[in-house]
Amino acid sequence: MQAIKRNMWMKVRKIASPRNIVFTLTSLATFSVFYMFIEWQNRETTSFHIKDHHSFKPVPDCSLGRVNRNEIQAVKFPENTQTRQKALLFLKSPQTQMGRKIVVLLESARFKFNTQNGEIKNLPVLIDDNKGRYGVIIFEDMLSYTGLHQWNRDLLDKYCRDFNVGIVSFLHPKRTSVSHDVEFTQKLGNFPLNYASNLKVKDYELNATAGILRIARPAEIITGVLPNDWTVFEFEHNTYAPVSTVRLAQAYEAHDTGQDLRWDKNKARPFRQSPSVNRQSSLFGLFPSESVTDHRLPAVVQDLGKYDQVERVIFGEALKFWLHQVLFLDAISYLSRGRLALPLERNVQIDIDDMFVGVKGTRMTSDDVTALLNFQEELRETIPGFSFQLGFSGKFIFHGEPEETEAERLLLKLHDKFQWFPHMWSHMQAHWFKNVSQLCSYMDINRQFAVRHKLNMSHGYAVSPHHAGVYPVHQPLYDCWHRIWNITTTSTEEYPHLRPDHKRRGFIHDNIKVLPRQTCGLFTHTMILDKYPGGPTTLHENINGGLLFQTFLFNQFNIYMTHLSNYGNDRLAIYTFRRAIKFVQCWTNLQLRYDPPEVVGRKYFELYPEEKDPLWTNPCLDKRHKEIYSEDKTCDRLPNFVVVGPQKTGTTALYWFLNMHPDVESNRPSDKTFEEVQFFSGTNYYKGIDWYMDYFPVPSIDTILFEKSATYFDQEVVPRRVAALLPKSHVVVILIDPAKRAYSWYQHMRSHDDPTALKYSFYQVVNAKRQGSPPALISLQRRCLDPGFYAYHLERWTDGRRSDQIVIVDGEMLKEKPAVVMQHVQKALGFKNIIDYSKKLKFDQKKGFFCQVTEQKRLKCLGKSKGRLYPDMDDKSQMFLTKYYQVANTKLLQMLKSMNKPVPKWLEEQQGS
Ligand SMILES: Nc1ncnc2c1ncn2[C@@H]1O[C@H](COP(=O)(O)OS(=O)(=O)O)[C@@H](OP(=O)(O)O)[C@H]1O
Repeated sequence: MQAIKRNMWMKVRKIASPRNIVFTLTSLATFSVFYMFIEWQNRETTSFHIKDHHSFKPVPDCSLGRVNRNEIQAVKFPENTQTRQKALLFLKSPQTQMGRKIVVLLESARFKFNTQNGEIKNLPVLIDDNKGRYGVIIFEDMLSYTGLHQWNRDLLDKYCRDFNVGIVSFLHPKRTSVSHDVEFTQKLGNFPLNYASNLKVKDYELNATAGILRIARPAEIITGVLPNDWTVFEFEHNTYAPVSTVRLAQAYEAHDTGQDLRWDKNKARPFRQSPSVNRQSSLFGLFPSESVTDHRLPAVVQDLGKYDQVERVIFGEALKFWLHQVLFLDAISYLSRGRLALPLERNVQIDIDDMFVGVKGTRMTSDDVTALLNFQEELRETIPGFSFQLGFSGKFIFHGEPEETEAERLLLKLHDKFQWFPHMWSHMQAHWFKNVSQLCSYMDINRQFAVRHKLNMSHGYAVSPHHAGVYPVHQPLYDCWHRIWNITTTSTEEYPHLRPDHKRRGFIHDNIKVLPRQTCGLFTHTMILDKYPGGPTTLHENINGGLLFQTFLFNQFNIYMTHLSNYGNDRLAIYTFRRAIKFVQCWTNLQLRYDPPEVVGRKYFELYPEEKDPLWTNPCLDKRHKEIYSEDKTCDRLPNFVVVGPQKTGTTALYWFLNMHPDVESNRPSDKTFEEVQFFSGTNYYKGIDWYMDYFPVPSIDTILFEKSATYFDQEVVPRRVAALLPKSHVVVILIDPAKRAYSWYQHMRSHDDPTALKYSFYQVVNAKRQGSPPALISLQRRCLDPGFYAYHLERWTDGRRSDQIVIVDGEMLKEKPAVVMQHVQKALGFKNIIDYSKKLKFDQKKGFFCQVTEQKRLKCLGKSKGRLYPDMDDKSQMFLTKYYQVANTKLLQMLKSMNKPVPKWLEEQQGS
C-alpha cells in the first residue's frame, strides 16, 4: 500500500501543474484521492496545493509580546552635538568571519565607521576640534578591550565618559581544548562579571524590560537548541542587566576534547570530569541542584555604567543568530545616543513584473486574481494605502489557457484597484533598440494599450525588462521614458552591481531617479514551494530572520521585485510576504508604510543626497552588465591611462609628446575645451560614458588610448570617478615647484585679460586675506594656490590604486630633458615599444623649449600660450610661497618615498634630502 501511495504521489506531482489540479483530482480513483489527502495532511509542506496559506506554522505567535510598542518608541536620546556620527571599530583582523560580518552589518545600515585592525598598540585620534570623532566604539573581541594597555584603556574609557559614548563588544573566545588549570568559568578582566564560553544553549528569551530594545520587540521564547557556540554571563554587581537569556542545552557538548565536561544527571549541572579540578568549576557554581533546565543565563548583557561610568553591551555570540543582528543595531543606537540609529519606518513597495507575459499554463487564474486583491486588502491593515505595482507588457495578453485569458479579463476589469507601470510592449530589452525613434514607437504601442484599458499610470514609474538600459545607461531608454511616459522614477538591482546586495544604491540620471531594488528570492521560475531553490526550508529561513527579514531590517526603502508567476501556481509571493511581514511585526517595532514610487524617489534622495551623482563603472567588467550592454557598443574605447594635471605643469607638452608615439592615441578634440575632454571633472560626467567613449577611436590591438585633462588633479570627486570607470588605468601626475605653478597660473590669467589678475600684483594675490578680500581676488588666489598642495590631492589618487598605477613626472625636468623623462614615462606606463625621444625632440633657442622635429626636419613648437615670456617672480612672493608650501612639500617628499617613487629634482633640492 505504501508503494502504491508513493507511486501515486509521484505521478500526481508530475502532472499536477496548478492548471491541471482539478482535472487530475476528479479523474483519479476515489481511493487514490483518499491516500493523497492523507499524504497531504501528513506533509508539512506540499508542492501540490499550498494556497491555504494561513495554515502553515513558521511565523511565531506574537501573543507573547508583552511590551507596549509606544513605550519603546518613546525612547529618546539626549542631544549631543559634541560627537560625530561615526563608529570606531576594532577588529582582530579584517579576515575573520566575525569581522567581515560586523563590517557588512555596518555597511548595510549605512553607518559610517573607521576600522583599526590587529593588536592595539596606540589608539587612533579620538578628539578633533574639541569634538569626539566617534559616536560609538565597537570591539570584535571584548578581550581585546579588557586586554588594552592600561594607558589606552584609561584614555578610551575617559573618552566614553566625556563624550557620552558606549562600547559594544562580543565575547566568544575560540574553542580551545580545555586545559585543566583553566577554570571553566572566567572573570572578565577587572569587571565584576563572570562568563563561560563554548556552550550549547536553548530557549532564547528577550528581556522585555531591557533598556536598549528599540527595533527589537520581544515576541516569544525561541525554543530549541540554538546553533553555534555561546557565552553566558554571571553578575556580581547591579551595573549589569540581562538583555536576553538562554538555558543550557541538556544535550551538552563541551569542548573539542569532548571528555572534559559532562552533564551530571544527579546534580543536574555540568561539571568537569577531572580529578584535578573540583566541583567549584561547574558553571558559576550557582545552579540550583534541583533544576538546571529552568535556570536562565544572560546571553547578552547591558552594563548600565554604575560600576565605572562607562556603558557597554556585551554579546555572548558571534552575530550568527538572527535576532542578535537586530540587537546589534539597538545596542549601537542606544550607546551612540541615537547618533547612529536607523529610523523605525520602512517603506514597502512590491512590484509585480511581467503582467500578461508568461508561459501558457503558468499565468494567473481568476481565483489567483481574487486572492491577489484580497491580499492587497489584507496588507492595507498593516501598511495603510498599500498598493501592488503591476508592470505590464501588453503584447501577449490573452495568449494563455482559456482560464488564464478569463483571469486577464478580470484583471482589466479590476484595473483601478491596482497601480500600473509600463514594462515594454513585448518584454523586449531596451538596449536591443539602436535608436530613439525605434524604441519610442515600440514603447508607444504599450502606452496605447494602457490608454485602451484605462490602466492607472499616475506615478511616473517604470521598470525596464531585465534592467536593460537603466544601468549601464542606454540613453534612448531615458529619452523615450521622458517622451512617451513622462517617467520620473525607476528601480534596478544592477547599480552599482547586483552583488553584494547590501551595497546596491540609487542615482539620478537625466532627471530620472533610479532606486535600488531588492530581491525577495522569488523569480519567474519560482512557482512551486517544493521547487524553491534550496527547498522550502530555505524559504522559511529567509523569512524567519534570514535574508528577507534582514532586507526589511536594514533598508528604509524596500522595493521588492516579484513576477506574475509568483501569484499564480502556489502563490508563493503571497505566501512569502504574508509570513515575512508578520515575522517583522512580531519581532520588531518597525512601522511599515507605503508611498507611491514618485514619493519614494523624492524621499530616498532627500535621505541620501550623496547618492544623487552616479558613479559610472565599466560595463564589461561585470558579467551581468555586459549582458545588458548593447552589442553595438564596446568598452575598448576607454583610455588606458589618464594625465590628470595639475594645470600649468607641462601637461600639454606631455600630451603632445605622448601622441608622437606610434602606438599611442588620444581623444579627439572637444569643441569647447580643445584637447581636454574634461569628462570626470565638470558637468560632462552627467552625459554618461557613451558620450565619453565617443571621443576615442576604436583601438587596434596594440593601440594605447589616453586622455589628459589638467583639471582633474585637484577636484575632490575625480579620483573616485576615474577609479570606478577605469580601475586598471594608470594615472600620470606632473609636479613642478608649486610656487612656480601658482605664478604660471597668474600669468595665464593676465594673458587672458582677467581683470583681477591685471588689477593686483602676484604678491597681492597670494598674500590676500581670505576674510574681507573681494571674492574675485580670493577665487584667483585659490586657483593659484590650492592645486599646489600636492600631497593632499595625491592622497586621494592613491586611494584604491596600486602604487605602480600612479606615474609621477618631474615637470621641471620635462622642460629641460624631455627625452629622459619620456623614457621613464614609457617604462612606468608599461609600453612594450619604447621609443627614443632624443630623435624626435630638439631644443628651440627662440622658443626656449624643446620642440618636435618634423619629417621635413623642421622644428614644430607648442603655441605661444605655452612657454610664455613673463618677468621672473619677485623675491617677496618667492619667499612667501616657499614658506607657504614648506609643510606640504615635506609631506609630499615623505609620501613619494613611501610609495617608492622617484623624487623630482626640484623637491629634492628644496628639501635638501
Ligand atoms: N616643450 C614645451 N613647450 C612649451 N611649454 C612647455 C614645454 N614643456 C613644459 N612646458 C611648460 O608647460 C607650461 C604649461 O603647462 P600646461 O600645458 O600644463 O598648461 S595648461 O594647464 O594646459 O594651461 C608652460 O608654462 P608657462 O611657461 O608658464 O607658459 C611651460 O613652462
